[in-house]
Amino acid sequence: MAAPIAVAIDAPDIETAARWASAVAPHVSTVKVGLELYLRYGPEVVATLRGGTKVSVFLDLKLHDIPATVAGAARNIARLKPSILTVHAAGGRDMIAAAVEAAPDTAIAAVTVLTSLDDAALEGVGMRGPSLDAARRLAVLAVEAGAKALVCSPQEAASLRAEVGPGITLITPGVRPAGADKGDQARVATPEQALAAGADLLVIGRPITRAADPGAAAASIAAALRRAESASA
Ligand SMILES: O=C(O)c1cc(=O)[nH]c(=O)n1[C@@H]1O[C@H](COP(=O)(O)O)[C@@H](O)[C@H]1O
Repeated sequence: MAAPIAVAIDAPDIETAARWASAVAPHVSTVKVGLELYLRYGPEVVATLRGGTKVSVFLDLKLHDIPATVAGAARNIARLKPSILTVHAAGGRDMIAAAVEAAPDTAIAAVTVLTSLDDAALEGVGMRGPSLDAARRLAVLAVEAGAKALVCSPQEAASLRAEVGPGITLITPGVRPAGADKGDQARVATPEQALAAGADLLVIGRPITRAADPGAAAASIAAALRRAESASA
């Protein structure tokens, strides 16, 4: 079975994106298209990555605007039938509810606190921390507004699970295999730790896509997750 990993296909062009997607597709459940590719290619990139593979396409556009604008955007995006669409939880209750209503067949995932922010950075943008408390507040608000999925750091997944219960999909970026470069991520954990914390879908980009062999890197993390799962069963 494909591992519960969404590979972040943050590629500079559609040819590279297609190459990465076909290399990882046998090993993972999902590929994630973000702003870098979508702003250049639009719907074409979704069709290209979906073509010929069984992976789900997750559109990470992190919508954040007034409710009417987000509703219009989500309605247009719903036509592409992504499995997941991200919005910023900080856009507020009415904005999240508008996205949920406009895209009923897509899981609206509310991004709580970006994994690139540490507590000092959070304070810098005027958000009351620490990050775990902020993530918890935003998670509760998003679920009350109808979001069926949340994006959070794997460091916060267990707490958020306790807060929102089993029915909500927890998606965790900020995943780094032991010894991998953190890059611009601040609140990270290993794939095994993310799984043990209750994450349903692990977002992993550069540790896979920037490896010499992205297919082998995806296969190796998928195998590590299977081992961790059977050890805990
Ligand atoms: O919504 C996201 O996917 C997201 C939220 C967040 O808090 N942090 C975060 O890194 N992401 C995305 O997850 C991916 C992480 O990529 P890597 O850091 O290369 O593994 C990127 O595509 C980010 O846009």
